[in-house]
Formats: sequence, C-alpha cells, structure tokens
Amino acid sequence: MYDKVMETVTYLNEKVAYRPKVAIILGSGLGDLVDYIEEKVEISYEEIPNFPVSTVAGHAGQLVFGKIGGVEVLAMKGRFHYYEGYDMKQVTYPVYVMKQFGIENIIVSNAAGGANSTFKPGTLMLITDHINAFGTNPLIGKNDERFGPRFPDMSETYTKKLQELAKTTAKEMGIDYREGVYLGTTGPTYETAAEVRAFISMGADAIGMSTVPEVIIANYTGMNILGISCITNMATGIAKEAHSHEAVVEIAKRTGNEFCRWVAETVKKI
Ligand SMILES: O=P(O)(O)O[C@H]1O[C@H](CO)[C@@H](O)[C@H]1O
Ligand code: HPA
Repeated sequence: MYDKVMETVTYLNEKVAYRPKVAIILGSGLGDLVDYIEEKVEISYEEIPNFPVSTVAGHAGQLVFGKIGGVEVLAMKGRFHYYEGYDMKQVTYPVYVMKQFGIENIIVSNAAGGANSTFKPGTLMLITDHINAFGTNPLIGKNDERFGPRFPDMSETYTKKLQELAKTTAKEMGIDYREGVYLGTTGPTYETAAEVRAFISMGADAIGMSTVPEVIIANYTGMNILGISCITNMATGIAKEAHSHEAVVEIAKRTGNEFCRWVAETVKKI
C-alpha cells in the first residue's frame, strides 16, 4: 500500500505545481464549492495511478487543485463509498495520498439525514464527533507505522481549533449552523424507522453513508479535521416522505451556497 500511495503522490507532484496544506472532500451535491477555486487544475480519477473511480450520481470524480482567496487547496469532487463495493482501503485511499502529499488540514463534508428533530432540510451541522456504525474499521489489518500508530487515539477527532475557526467565521458571516454527532452506516439502503430510533438513542444527530472511514484515516495519519454535514432530509420516521438520492442531491445543491460560502471563508483563515 505504501509504495502504491507514493506512486500516486509522485504522479501528482509531477502533474501540478500546487503544494496545498488544506484538502476538502465534497459530499453529494456539494461539488459547487469548486466554483470558489481560482486558477484550477483538474485531474480525473481515471488518470491518476492507483485511484479508484467514483460511480455515484452527484459525484464527479476529479481532484481539483487551486486557490481560495490565495490559499492553496485540493478539493476532492466525488468520494468513494463502501456501498459501491470498494473495500475500506480503497474508500480511504485518497486520504493516505493527501497525507503523503503534504495535506495537514482536511475538511470533510457530506449530505446527511437529520436525526435531531430540531433540524430541518437545509440545516448545516458542524460535526463535533462521530459514531462508526459501519461494523468494520478501515484500519483492520496489518499496521504500517509509516502512516500512523496501531491504536490511534480518537478523543479529539474533530479538531477543536478548526471547529472554533468555523464557528467564528459563521458568526461573522451570519451563517446559521448547528452542532452535532454524525453517525456513518454502510448504506446503500436508507435507514428503517426503527434503526433511526436506535441511532437517536445512541446519540446521532445526523446519519449518512460516508465520512467516518475517511476521518478515521485522517486522524490516524495526524491531520487536523473539520467536518460539516448538510442536512438534506429528515431521517426515516421523522420525515413524512420517502427518500430518494435525487432529492438528496437537489437539496444539497440548493442549500450548498451557504455551505460553500462558509467553507471558502474558513479556508482563508486556516
Ligand atoms: O455522504 P455523501 O457522499 O455526501 O452522500 C450521502 O448521500 C448518499 C445517499 O443519498 C449517500 O452516499 C450518503 O452518504
Ligand atoms: N440516511 C443516510 N444517508 C443519507 C441520508 C439519510 O437519511 N440523507 C443523505 N444521506
């Protein structure tokens, strides 16, 4: 794995002059953030050695390098989900690459169902912590100390300093946000109402099918982490209507503007 990662990193180093310290993983329907990136260099996943290819609607499959307000960034437009059939090492492969490429701060975003009944579609939630309900862990297997320790601590997974920065920025910009716990499951089924009740009793405020594996690896490799969920629907049992991915993407796109403004301004201060 290490050699493969380094091969990918060498390719990127040769292909682009940018050396960003900040990366952003864009969730379903949140790809418009790349419109805030100037002097872009875009690379399709197909072109990148050892990179998996994204198959989900609303996920383009490109690495986008450039600048937001003078700060160099790397945006991942299209992520890999466990339910697509990738194994956990493939799902998290880009995060390993980012770390070796020099990324120190990662912003992870997602579209998620609201489990906290005080949320509504369009609510932006700053992730304060997560629950891994995938039933597996991307670090299962032999550990390679060149990436990180065998038993990573997760007592401050979502970096307090970045949370404070995002909160201050939101307040300055008049952006409304909530805070909460993200619970990640495998999908691809949306939850049953009984599962949502169980997840709420476990402490979930938002439910999705991504983010947790990437964050586990970002924490393991020693990155600072900021997470934002865009609540696109209320979770099953709270919502009156049935779910569809088309509706998820549409709401994410519609409310994505606030998300993009918030992330762009926060990036400038990192
Ligand atoms: O988490 P992201 O990739 O934003 O997407 C969310 O939206 C999709 C379901 O509609 C799932 O992939 C879920 O995880
Ligand atoms: N559940 C799981 N994942 C999701 C949801 C949901 O309600 N909405 C968007 N992604």
